[in-house]
Amino acid sequence: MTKKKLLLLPGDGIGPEVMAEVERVLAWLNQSGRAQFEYETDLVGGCAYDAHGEAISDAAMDKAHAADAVILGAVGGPKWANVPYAKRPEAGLLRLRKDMKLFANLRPAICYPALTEASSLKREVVEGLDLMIVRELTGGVYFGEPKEIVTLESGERRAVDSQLYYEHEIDRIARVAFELARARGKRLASVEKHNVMRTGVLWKSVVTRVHEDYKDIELTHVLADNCAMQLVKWPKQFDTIVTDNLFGDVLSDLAAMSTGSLGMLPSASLGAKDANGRRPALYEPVHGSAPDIAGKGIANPIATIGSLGMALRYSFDLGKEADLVDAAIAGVLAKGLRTPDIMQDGMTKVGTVEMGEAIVGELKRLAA
Ligand SMILES: NC(=O)c1ccc[n+]([C@@H]2O[C@H](COP(=O)([O-])OP(=O)(O)OC[C@H]3O[C@@H](n4cnc5c(N)ncnc54)[C@H](O)[C@@H]3O)[C@@H](O)[C@H]2O)c1
Ligand SMILES: CC(C)[C@H](C(=O)O)[C@@H](O)C(=O)O
Ligand SMILES: [Mg+2]
Repeated sequence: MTKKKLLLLPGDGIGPEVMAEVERVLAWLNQSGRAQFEYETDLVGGCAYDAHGEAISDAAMDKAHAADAVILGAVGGPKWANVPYAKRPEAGLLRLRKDMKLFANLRPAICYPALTEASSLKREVVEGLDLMIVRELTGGVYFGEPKEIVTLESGERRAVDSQLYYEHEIDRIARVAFELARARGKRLASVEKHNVMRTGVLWKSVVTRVHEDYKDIELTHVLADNCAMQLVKWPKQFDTIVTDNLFGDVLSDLAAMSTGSLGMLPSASLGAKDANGRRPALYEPVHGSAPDIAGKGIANPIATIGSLGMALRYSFDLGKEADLVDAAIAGVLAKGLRTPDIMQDGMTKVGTVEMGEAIVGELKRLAA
């Protein structure tokens, strides 16, 4: 079996804590003979800034390009609040996304049966939820120029961020979303604000045109503010959502609460396949470095372990093993194990390491 090459970038805050549990799962995959992964680790975010004065070094970027997939923990934290803007921890993550051309960000929000009472929403609202948010990741206001703060002659400062989309950027993310919807519930909601934004007008018109190639999929257009409301009111009305970079960022955190916690949401960031069928990919939890709980050993590792599961599925064609990881997560939750973010009455409170160990224990049991 040829070894698959991973680059692990644990990052800051709870990043290294949850990444250690990914390494535990990787060790099991290797030992069980189900896959052969070799991996190296490097710095991204504030820790990279401390070491090199940059949120990611060129050497680490080279490793990311060379790897079959990158797994990232989280970046950022109050320690780096005053570093120059272009060097802040988040810039390392944005460089990875942009330089690796990871335009398609898949953020599934699944409410596991054991967690139907863990959400701040009512059981009937979240029970059985299986939603896929497809977020455009390399365009929009995150990267549009100009992007600056200028001091005017009057002495007043003016800030500008530019929301900018090319037709081809909308076309390619729409195709990813239609393909995903086709393999799921065949319903796609396209989310923008064409009522106030020109990018929304273009978005709606391009998605409508791409729909001509996907007539078997039911397409609806939903304004982003209404979508936020509908996601709280009745999230199960959605199957697949496609939206821009900023709306996707906000709506995915919002959808996370239907699953019980932000600590439950994995993600895959994918580029286009090259001539050899090789597709650049980065996998990371949707959550951040959680400075409020960092160092306490209580972070939920499920989002990051779930991100490894997505890597098995989308980068390595190991669908069976990905299903095993999902089943192991469902299994430990069914047994009542809970990190504090998803704790409920009568359940067993565990820390990050215990949760990782329990998931590996469940993997062993399921695979036996
Ligand atoms: N992909 C990333 O690396 C990423 C994503 C989001 C935010 N950030 C960065 O993280 C830093 C903190 O941001 P924030 O506090 O707004 O968002 P956050 O996602 O780090 O935390 C939000 C809340 O969710 C909780 N939470 C998050 N992940 C959890 C987990 N695995 N288990 C249990 N609880 C969890 C936190 O304790 C906190 O209360 C900022 O610097 C931000 O830029 C990074
Ligand atoms: C850390 C930050 C740059 C990032 C984003 O805004 O995309 C994060 O919030 C996310 O959701 O991955
Ligand atoms: Mg976010």
